[in-house]
Amino acid sequence: MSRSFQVVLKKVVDHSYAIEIGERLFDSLIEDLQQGLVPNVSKYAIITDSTVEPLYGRPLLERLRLNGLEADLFSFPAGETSKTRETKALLEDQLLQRAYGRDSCIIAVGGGAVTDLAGFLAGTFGRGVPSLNYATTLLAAADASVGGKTGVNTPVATNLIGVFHQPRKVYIDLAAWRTLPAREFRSGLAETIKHACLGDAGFFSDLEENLGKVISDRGQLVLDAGVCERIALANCRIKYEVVEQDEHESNLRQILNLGHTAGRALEAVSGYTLLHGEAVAVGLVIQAKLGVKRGYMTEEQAERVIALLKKAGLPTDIPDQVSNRQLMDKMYTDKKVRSGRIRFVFQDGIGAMKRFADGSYSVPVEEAEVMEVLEEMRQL
Ligand SMILES: NC(=O)c1ccc[n+]([C@@H]2O[C@H](COP(=O)([O-])OP(=O)(O)OC[C@H]3O[C@@H](n4cnc5c(N)ncnc54)[C@H](O)[C@@H]3O)[C@@H](O)[C@H]2O)c1
Ligand SMILES: O=C(O)C(=O)C[C@@H](O)[C@H](O)[C@H](O)COP(=O)(O)O
Ligand SMILES: [Zn+2]
Repeated sequence: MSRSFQVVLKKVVDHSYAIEIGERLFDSLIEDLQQGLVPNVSKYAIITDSTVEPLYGRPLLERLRLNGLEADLFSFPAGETSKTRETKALLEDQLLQRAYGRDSCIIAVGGGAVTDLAGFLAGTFGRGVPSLNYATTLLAAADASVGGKTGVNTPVATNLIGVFHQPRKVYIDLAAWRTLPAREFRSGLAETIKHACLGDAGFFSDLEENLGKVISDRGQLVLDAGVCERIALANCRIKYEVVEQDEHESNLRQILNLGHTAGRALEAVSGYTLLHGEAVAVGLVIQAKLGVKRGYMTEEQAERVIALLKKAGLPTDIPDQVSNRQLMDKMYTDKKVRSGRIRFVFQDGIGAMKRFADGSYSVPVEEAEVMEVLEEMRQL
């Protein structure tokens, strides 16, 4: 005879948090901490990378200490290839050696690689400690710092191991964009164009008209303050409105993966020689071309997407050194794969996403159909 019991867990946890957009937000962050934004914390661990460390990490550390807050800085080599379980383990050991425990708060200072890695660490350290994101790249401001997806890459593919762990607040420092290499800024523009494609036709037109005010035709950063602020605001709004409705990506949140079925496959197959946004740009093109064939977009709409990506100085072709077969095979590591079938999310024209008859925002696509588009792109 067996007996069974019900474990009732009705706790509703409010994960709401603020996003602050402005220039040089250290004062604001320190004021937040002093006013108890994150309660019951005795030590702050800044996690950053080797490039961001001297620019923003150390200056923040000094400011925290000057204000009587106990803090240390932990850094790892900059770049996507550091976003691994090994780096996470090294950082965890360093934190443990410095007696960081459950009364710690992690402050991620940097781009998306830092917020992904530090957020994952925060989500598992001591079974979960609070974290803050201080975004220093456009890509982190536009996308990675918001929404609580955290994780690391593995030799098989990107972001395969991670947790959902929402930050307690996100700080978007627009002044930090001024020290960004132009290529990194362009990478952030890819996620920006993605957001416009999936959620806001007006923002898409704004970008078509005003992109030249943030980046010149010759690829130099212009960074008009008004346009930068609009870009940050629009990105965050489009992203959080989706995350608010489907935090754990049971359906709607899949739309934020626009361009990523092929994009993240390409990023891995390129051996990370393509930046995340560069790979997503090519993924957006593949999605648009498939969408035209399926009747979800007109040729003209797809051309507008491709033209905007080009205007941003982003790649729109599959690199020669990557074969269609390699790219196709890697797409099977996508988290949207179900019953061994690759799924895509598609634009419904510009500024909206296709929802399918079964209510899902993603749909299975046969290999032959994807291959046809990949082959056509090689011939252009
Ligand atoms: N979690 C999510 O929702 C999400 C969304 C999109 C992308 N991502 C992830 O984000 C990562 C890409 O983000 P990223 O492009 O910000 O990468 P990144 O963190 O590697 O930053 C890019 C480069 O810029 C440098 N850098 C950062 N800020 C700087 C500054 N202000 N001045 C000068 N240099 C600076 C960094 O040291 C790094 O070399 C990828 O790992 C991707 O998978 C996550
Ligand atoms: O926040 C989301 O949801 C996204 O899909 C945003 C993407 O831009 C981001 O690259 C994300 O990390 C991709 O997630 P993955 O689960 O496809 O690896
Ligand atoms: Zn992305």
